[in-house]
Amino acid sequence: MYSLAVSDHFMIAHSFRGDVFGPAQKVHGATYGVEIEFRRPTLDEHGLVCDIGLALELLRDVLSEFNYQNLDELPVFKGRNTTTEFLAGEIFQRIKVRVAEGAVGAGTADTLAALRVVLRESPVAWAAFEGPLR
Ligand SMILES: Nc1nc2c(c(=O)[nH]1)N=C([C@H](O)[C@H](O)COP(=O)(O)OP(=O)(O)OP(=O)(O)O)CN2
Repeated sequence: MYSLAVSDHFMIAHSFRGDVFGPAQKVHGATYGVEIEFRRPTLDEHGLVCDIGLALELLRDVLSEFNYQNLDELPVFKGRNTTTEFLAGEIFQRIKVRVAEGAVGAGTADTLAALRVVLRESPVAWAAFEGPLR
């Protein structure tokens, strides 16, 4: 399986509910590093998984919904703990929709097999969500 990955980062504030989170129940900030990795079994006629520029643009666009936001204040996340794992899944779902709409190329959507989204919340901790794209 071939893969192509791009990365970016975003900054947010949020708080968690539940004693398990200790001091993180208070509002705190985080800067997440994000990697998205597209997978497909064969390359296209240009030798690509998908165009890097389009993938970077897509990732930046998806992250702009969260960047510099207090996630506690976003209606879409009302009542949710926006953990690193949860956010990896949310980013996966948004990218999956945009890929199906042609964001990384009209003919590419049907050929990409899977996507892995990795969110790094610190140098020693990260989470991921991975799933099929078709
Ligand atoms: N599985 C997860 N665990 C935790 C997450 C998460 O997103 N997924 N997030 C946090 C906090 O937001 C923060 O990143 C770390 O807070 P901290 O209080 O330092 O948590 P630690 O578990 O690293 O340390 P403690 O000694 O337990 O306070 C926390 N956990």
